[in-house]
Amino acid sequence: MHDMIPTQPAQTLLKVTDLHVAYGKAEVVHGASFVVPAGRLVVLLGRNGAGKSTMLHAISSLISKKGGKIEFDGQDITASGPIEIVRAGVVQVLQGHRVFHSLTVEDNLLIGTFARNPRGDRSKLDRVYTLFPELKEKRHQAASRLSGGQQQILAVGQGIVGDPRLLILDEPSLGLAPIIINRILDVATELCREGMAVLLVEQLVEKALQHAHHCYLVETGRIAWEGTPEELRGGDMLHRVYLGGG
Ligand SMILES: Nc1ncnc2c1ncn2[C@@H]1O[C@H](COP(=O)(O)OP(=O)(O)OP(=O)(O)O)[C@@H](O)[C@H]1O
Repeated sequence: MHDMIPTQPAQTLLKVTDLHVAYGKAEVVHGASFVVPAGRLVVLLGRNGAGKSTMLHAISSLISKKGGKIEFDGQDITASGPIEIVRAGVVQVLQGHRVFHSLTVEDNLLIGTFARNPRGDRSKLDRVYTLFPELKEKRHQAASRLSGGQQQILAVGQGIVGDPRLLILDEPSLGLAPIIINRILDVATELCREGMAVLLVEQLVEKALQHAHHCYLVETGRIAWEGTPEELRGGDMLHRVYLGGG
């Protein structure tokens, strides 16, 4: 829950301006603009196929952009490649991300540290073990022995050990019991208190609203509305999140 909203205006960490993305000739993101400040959890809401994952992939440079500008901490990263973007501090946990089943939990986490540090960095593992004690308990077990929910937590842990300044989570609850999203979003909230920014796409709207500081409603590749969770609940926009369209 966002009882710790800082009173000072937060510094903008990620700034997306007039983003256009196409698959072949089909443009699916038509000029989206949004910001993610440091220390805040920002959620993109909208029906399936609205373009949310595409926007996330464009930020991480996993797909090419047709137009627009992406700035991170004041630097123009529009033309940067995926590795440069990770090194700048933007780490994305992909939708339905699968961990390496035959490796131990600890080795899966170590892999997550290589993105920013080619030698790996074990020191980040303790932080994840503190946040997710269930991973510490099972650190020497093969990841295949974890439940589906624990594997998703491990995938998020792989993102956190990369020491991001902006952590991007694409539907972390996908296919899992709702309790898992509570664990993950509670941790995301704690990381925000420490200054990390989180950009979340999540279909469990209520869960997302309980943790978000700010929301953007995505409709057919455009930002149709933005505001706080309170404004979203208080107005007539919430049904559009569930039902889509006006
Ligand atoms: N690889 C692809 N090739 C072609 N079209 C795609 C591809 N990936 C997504 N699309 C299309 O782009 C549009 C936006 O999809 P996207 O996955 O970004 O939406 P979303 O809001 O994240 O939905 P979901 O919650 O289902 O992931 C949809 O019409 C989708 O069919």
